Amino acid sequence: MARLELKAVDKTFGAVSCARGVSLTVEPGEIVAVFGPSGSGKTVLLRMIAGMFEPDEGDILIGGRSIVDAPPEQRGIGMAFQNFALFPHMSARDNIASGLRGTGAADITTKVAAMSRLLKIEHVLGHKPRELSNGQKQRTALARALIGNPGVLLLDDPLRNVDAKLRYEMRLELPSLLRRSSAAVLYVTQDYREAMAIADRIAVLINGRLVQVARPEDIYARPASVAVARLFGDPSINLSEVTPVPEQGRLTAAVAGTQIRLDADELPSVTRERCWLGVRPDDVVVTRQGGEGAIPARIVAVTPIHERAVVLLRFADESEWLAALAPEALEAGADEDVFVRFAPDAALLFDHATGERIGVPPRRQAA
Ligand SMILES: Nc1ncnc2c1ncn2[C@@H]1O[C@H](COP(=O)(O)OP(=O)(O)OP(=O)(O)O)[C@@H](O)[C@H]1O
Repeated sequence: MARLELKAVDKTFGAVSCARGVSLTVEPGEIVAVFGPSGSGKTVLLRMIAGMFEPDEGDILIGGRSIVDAPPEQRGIGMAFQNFALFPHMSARDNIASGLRGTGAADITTKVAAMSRLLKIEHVLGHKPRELSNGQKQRTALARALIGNPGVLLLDDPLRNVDAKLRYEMRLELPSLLRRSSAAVLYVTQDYREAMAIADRIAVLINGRLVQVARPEDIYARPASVAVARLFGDPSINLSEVTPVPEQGRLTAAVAGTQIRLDADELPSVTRERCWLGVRPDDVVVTRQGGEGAIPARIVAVTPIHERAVVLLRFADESEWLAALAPEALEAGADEDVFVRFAPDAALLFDHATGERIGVPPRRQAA
């Protein structure tokens, strides 16, 4: 049982700053996903913890002890990477056993058998990596990482090279498997759905900086900034420029020419300042019913995506939004005139200059 702590870690390669003051704690038994765009520094962060790169500044501690001067093999870390990195000349059995050090032969056999049963690869233990499917390779690499019972487990996009069906299954299986190990797990992924399915908390890394660390549902409901909001959600969040004004104690704003109530009633500082209004496609209602708070729009196109109807809507000012609806909830088709609504507490407001989120809509406040 070991806590992993990163304290103000900096790393640059030439002109590229890959880690800027990164501080993060992962408790034993906790899974923290590191998620961010390509090139944001996720792999470099893992490699610093593993001992492949040294931080320029800051400290990395495992179980309260600094490990930056310790050789990689003495850090008590298990690793599995997207390219599996198995020894090609060794069987799956020997690859898994290579994760154990200083253990007697009988003990090795027992442990490899138990681990391969857990990961459902008992039947391929005698196979060389080239005889394994990508899913079996990935499970072998995971077994090798887990078998030494490491205090810290680093997983770098371990599901990237496996097919969609197995990826889906592993997303369901991995959390309980990883928790059983009691390791502090840092799990890098480029897929926000995977991060949300697997992690207890998500650390969002953009340009080497951790911009938000929170539980998956909190990040989705209360993204720290426009940049974070855009990373979570498919289709991506709708954004419109607005200038909120107070009206009878409530905040309202014109969205594509229609005055809409934004139920954010304690935001005096944002009134009469330009903001970004963000509404997720899942929160957009498309209806034939006009009236107060209904924005006239035309349906440009309807596409089925992931069992939902994704609707491209064009407002009178030519700006466009997307709505993602259950197909049976769609009352109209392409080229029809409709109205768009959203619940006031579905509105997220972001500072126009900094992109940071302003205020907390009441219903979505943290419990
Ligand atoms: N050994 C190195 N020498 C110089 N630059 C490097 C080195 N390793 C990584 N970089 C640079 O550091 C930045 C961060 O790379 P990193 O691989 O950590 O990104 P990432 O977030 O893991 O991306 P991806 O999701 O695509 O794997 C990139 O600009 C990369 O080119």
